[in-house]
Amino acid sequence: MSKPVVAIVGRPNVGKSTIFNRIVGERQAIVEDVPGVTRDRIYSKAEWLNREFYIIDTGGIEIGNEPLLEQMREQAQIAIDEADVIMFLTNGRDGVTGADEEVASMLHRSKKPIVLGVNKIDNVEMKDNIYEFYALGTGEVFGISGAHGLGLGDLLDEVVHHFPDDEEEGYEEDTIRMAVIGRPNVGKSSLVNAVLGEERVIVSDIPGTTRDAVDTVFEKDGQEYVIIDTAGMRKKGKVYETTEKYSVLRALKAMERTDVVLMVINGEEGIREQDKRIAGYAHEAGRALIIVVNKWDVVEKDDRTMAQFTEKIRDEFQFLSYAPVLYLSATTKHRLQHLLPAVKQAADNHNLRVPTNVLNDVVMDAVVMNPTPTENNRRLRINYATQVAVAPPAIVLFVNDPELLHFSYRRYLENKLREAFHFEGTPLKIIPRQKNE
Ligand SMILES: Nc1nc2c(ncn2[C@@H]2O[C@H](COP(=O)(O)OP(=O)(O)OP(=O)(O)O)[C@@H](O)[C@H]2O)c(=O)[nH]1
Ligand SMILES: Nc1nc2c(ncn2[C@@H]2O[C@H](COP(=O)(O)OP(=O)(O)OP(=O)(O)O)[C@@H](O)[C@H]2O)c(=O)[nH]1
Repeated sequence: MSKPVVAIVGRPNVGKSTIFNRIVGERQAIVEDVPGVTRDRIYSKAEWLNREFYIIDTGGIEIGNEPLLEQMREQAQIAIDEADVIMFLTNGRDGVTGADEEVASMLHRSKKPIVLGVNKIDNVEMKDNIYEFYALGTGEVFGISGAHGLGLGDLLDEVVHHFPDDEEEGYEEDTIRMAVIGRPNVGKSSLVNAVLGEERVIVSDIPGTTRDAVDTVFEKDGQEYVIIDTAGMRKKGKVYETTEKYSVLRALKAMERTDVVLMVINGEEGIREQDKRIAGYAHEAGRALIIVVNKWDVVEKDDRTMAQFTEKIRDEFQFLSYAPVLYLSATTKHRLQHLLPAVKQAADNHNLRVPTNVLNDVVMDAVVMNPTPTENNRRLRINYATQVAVAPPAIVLFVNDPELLHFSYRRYLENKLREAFHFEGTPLKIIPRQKNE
């Protein structure tokens, strides 16, 4: 199920990033700190009234060296193309400006729901400043203060009110959904075409799926798959299309709806900064993941090249140590036959449920081999382990004090679990919980 997208737009300096940070602030603080994950401050998950959504600060999307007004237009256009709800911000101290009117008229043409926040209404005396903004024709106007955190609740209530109803996806329960992501030109479309060229395509364009995704359903060895081409979702010819930050949203939305993410790297060019950013998001999405090194046909290689490349990948993407790496060529189709079996395996592992008694045996053996850590003379005690979820598998450890489970011991336990069970390709969550005596 895809999460709704909220885009913040408005002219420079009205307080977009302040509001963005307020909305994601608390959440950001509780996100587990994974070493090596690069964070991009303009996109985030957020939550209000138990509804999760994505929020984008379009002000953070730099578009070449264009003049400010043109940048603003492009940012508004991104909001129009991508968002389910647009949060339009203005500055209550400046009154309505020509630039506000310009943005408003663009937004109106889109017919997307718009929620107008008049920012910098820091105290009750300033309340009256909001009325002139009714002239922008967006309906109710919300006076807010990003600096003081005032009025945001009402604004967000209204935003959530406009969210589309959850859409059902028209796929069978056991259909494996995969998304192909990666930076421009790595060969995503070529890979999708190569896979589809070999297999029987059942239908394309399933009704009821998210409007801007290109989904194709096909069958292989009795298994039904859906492949989502994020490159195919590109709207050609738009300036912002070339900006890196923009393409991230496409990947985020696609990953939300999949079981297995195929992260494509260009073997000819090697690993770039943008690959790492995309990988960070892929990890956070909690999906099964396969790293596909494409264009292997044009790489000059000897018998060590592949091992060296893999070493580089392991080094650069330490947090993706669970992801298998496949080398192939979408053009020559060399090694392509390994892809779907790997996808199937990763999907199975993503949904793996291990029996509680076996799980506890493995954990207790691990503790015997490498005793739990101590801190201030207190030792971590693990009483019991149980798997509470699949996709990805999540294991709760009932312990005397969750604080005592340090990163290195957690990693040790994860390695032991991975040795014992088939978790290749899937992230694994280990959640310490205080045991109620
Ligand atoms: N008084 C007051 N100042 C605010 C408020 N919100 C933001 N500001 C200030 O307004 C300035 C601009 O805030 P930003 O959040 O950077 O604005 P922005 O819209 O993201 O700006 P760009 O990045 O240029 O697009 C900063 O100096 C903020 O401290 C508010 O509610 N009240
Ligand atoms: N030699 C070689 N070239 C490839 C391979 N896969 C793709 N290419 C070429 O790489 C270029 C980019 O391929 P695309 O499939 O369009 O890449 P993409 O990732 O979908 O690109 P965007 O649409 O920009 O995101 C094309 O010229 C392809 O022919 C491969 O395995 N080997």
